[in-house]
Amino acid sequence: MNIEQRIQELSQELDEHNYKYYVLDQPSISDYEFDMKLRELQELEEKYPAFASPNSPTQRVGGSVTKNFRTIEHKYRMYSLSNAYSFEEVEEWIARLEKSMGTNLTYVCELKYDGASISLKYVDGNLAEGVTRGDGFQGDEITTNVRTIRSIPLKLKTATEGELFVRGEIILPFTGFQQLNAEREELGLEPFMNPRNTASGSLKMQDSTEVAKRPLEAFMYGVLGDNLPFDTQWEMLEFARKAGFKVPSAAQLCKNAQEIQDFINHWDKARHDLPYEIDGIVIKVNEIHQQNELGYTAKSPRWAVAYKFKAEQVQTKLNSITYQVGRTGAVTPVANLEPVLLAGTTVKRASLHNADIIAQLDVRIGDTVMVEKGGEIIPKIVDVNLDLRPADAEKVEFAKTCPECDTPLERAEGEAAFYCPNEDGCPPQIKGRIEHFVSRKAMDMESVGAETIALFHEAGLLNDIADLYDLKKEDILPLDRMAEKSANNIIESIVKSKEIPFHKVLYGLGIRFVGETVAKKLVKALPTIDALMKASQEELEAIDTIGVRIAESVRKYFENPEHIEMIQKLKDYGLQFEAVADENVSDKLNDQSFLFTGKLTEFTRDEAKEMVEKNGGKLVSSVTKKLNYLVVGENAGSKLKKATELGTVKILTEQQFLDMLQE
Ligand SMILES: NC(=O)c1ccc[n+]([C@@H]2O[C@H](COP(=O)([O-])OP(=O)(O)OC[C@H]3O[C@@H](n4cnc5c(N)ncnc54)[C@H](O)[C@@H]3O)[C@@H](O)[C@H]2O)c1
Ligand SMILES: [Zn+2]
Repeated sequence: MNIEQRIQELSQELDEHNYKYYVLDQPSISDYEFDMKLRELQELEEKYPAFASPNSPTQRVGGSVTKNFRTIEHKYRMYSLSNAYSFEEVEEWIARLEKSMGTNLTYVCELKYDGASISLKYVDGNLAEGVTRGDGFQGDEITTNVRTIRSIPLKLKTATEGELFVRGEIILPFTGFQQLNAEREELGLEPFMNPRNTASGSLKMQDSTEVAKRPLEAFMYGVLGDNLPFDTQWEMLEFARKAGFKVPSAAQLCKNAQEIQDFINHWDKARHDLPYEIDGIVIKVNEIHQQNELGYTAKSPRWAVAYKFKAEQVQTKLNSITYQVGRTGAVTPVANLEPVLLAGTTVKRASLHNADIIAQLDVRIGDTVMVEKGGEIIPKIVDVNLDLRPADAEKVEFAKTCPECDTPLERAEGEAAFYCPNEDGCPPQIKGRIEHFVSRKAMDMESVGAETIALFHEAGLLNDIADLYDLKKEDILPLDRMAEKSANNIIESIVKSKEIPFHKVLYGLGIRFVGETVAKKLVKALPTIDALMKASQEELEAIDTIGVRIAESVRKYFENPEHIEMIQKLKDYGLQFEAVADENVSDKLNDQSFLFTGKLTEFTRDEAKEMVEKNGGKLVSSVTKKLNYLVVGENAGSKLKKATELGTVKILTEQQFLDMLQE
């Protein structure tokens, strides 16, 4: 292949990967591989400028606008960053700068948050627009989605006049990522790849109530506008903090290469203790007039560079594969590894996801495998070192029978996972279903935990959820570790659960694909269990957002006579199987918390309470970090002050609250 062809080939390949990464949020190669290809292209173009095209991926920011949102032109262009993969490259960058600017430069080192870039426009201190980076010249207008992110102030805390643009990164912390994936797995959906792609995908959802459920965070690092009251990057960060933005305190002012190197080395280790992912360190020239003097290349500022951390990979031996059975019967293969140190922790197990992945990797027992820790919590096997494959390496035959109950496994067409079909006899499935039933979002039986369930199950007292309501104090008291007080608490929380509304009971049944939201939608359309049991496939599919797959799953559940029998028992025990008249008029406020303060003029307190509850929100009585919205009437006092100080609470006028219900 000649040089020109190689340049074309690389450009095409990179364009394709940019599309998958930025538009679909589903990259198919690692960032490192991507960066290496980009670098190869860059080097070829430098050597053979005649073949370099102005449209090359080296010359442009990789994203683009989509058709789903209004396109907004950026007043100030949004750039990418040039990368350094070793400290030597950082030193070369410093040397180049010092050559043109002199040696007394100062730098700001910041964490490079791994999420999606955002530009926020404030007009006279009020949030007016949130726009994605897009292709750097124009982006998608996603203001309604941005408004759901609590760390983005709707109103700045410092008085500003005219337009102000604040730049930053929207990220999804690890806990939120795990929680979302746990929910997805319960619903039988493919888990998300990593926090970055999930954050970016979340911002581009059409339904902002869905976005509101994702615990996104915003970290800001740049402020642009006319006549701004600061001269350095360092002061800019402080300005953003005072204005009410989250600006992580890790940033540091550095005077020389040594201090920069210390900062990098520190965070290369300390990053593993952060609750969110960073993929590098950004080093910026501190003085803004010097930044302006240095200017930009086609793609990135000359005054900043991103030092990228090395992908965390290690080699180790695959000793065996075991299989875990979940609540839905899905069987997940887990790789047992020769223990190895990776990213500061000892790794003994890695995820292998499903049979297809095992086949794709052609991984064999005894192989030396590459294990990587990306954004995921559990490391994964990404490659096999064929050079080290022993002659007797054993091909992996995916389990044919359930490791817990020996039933032959089944796989539905088009699905990645194998299932154990022995729903009623397979212990992890039985226990898992009961755990789900008692969980907070379902029957909320605080005193009944996983250990208790296992204990009762082993004692033969608990084989399905209906058995819970038949538990007697005298049956459980003789069991190990069961004190009078805990037995009382257990019985009490079981009795209390009879008040839990129908949609939560329905969610608690654990019908496949019926999550919280689906359960609410079903109950809204079919407010009694009898109506739901009688509903045909067509009737179910006619309900808003209920598709073929969910409808089929609901039908199948109610076709099972054992389920009908169990529901009859639950009915007899007095559980709620009918929606209370006009309960949950909508779920617009979807579990967000509200507090009203000051003298209300548009509605009374009782009306306010009713509006919140009917729309799926909840009322709280004090201003804490858990509060989402404070609605202020006239002469609001200490609560407003406290909420403003916290900076995480959104402040609404009565009218804005009403508008929210209208939206
Ligand atoms: N795997 C793939 O297929 C694929 C495809 C395309 C891009 N990528 C990856 O995406 C990245 C390239 O994307 P990019 O152009 O957005 O570059 P980048 O993510 O490497 O750097 C630029 C971005 O960093 C962000 N950033 C985070 N913290 C910052 C801070 N403190 N100060 C300033 N900016 C900060 C900004 O939003 C900015 O837009 C590379 O890592 C590349 O590997 C991967
Ligand atoms: Zn089983």
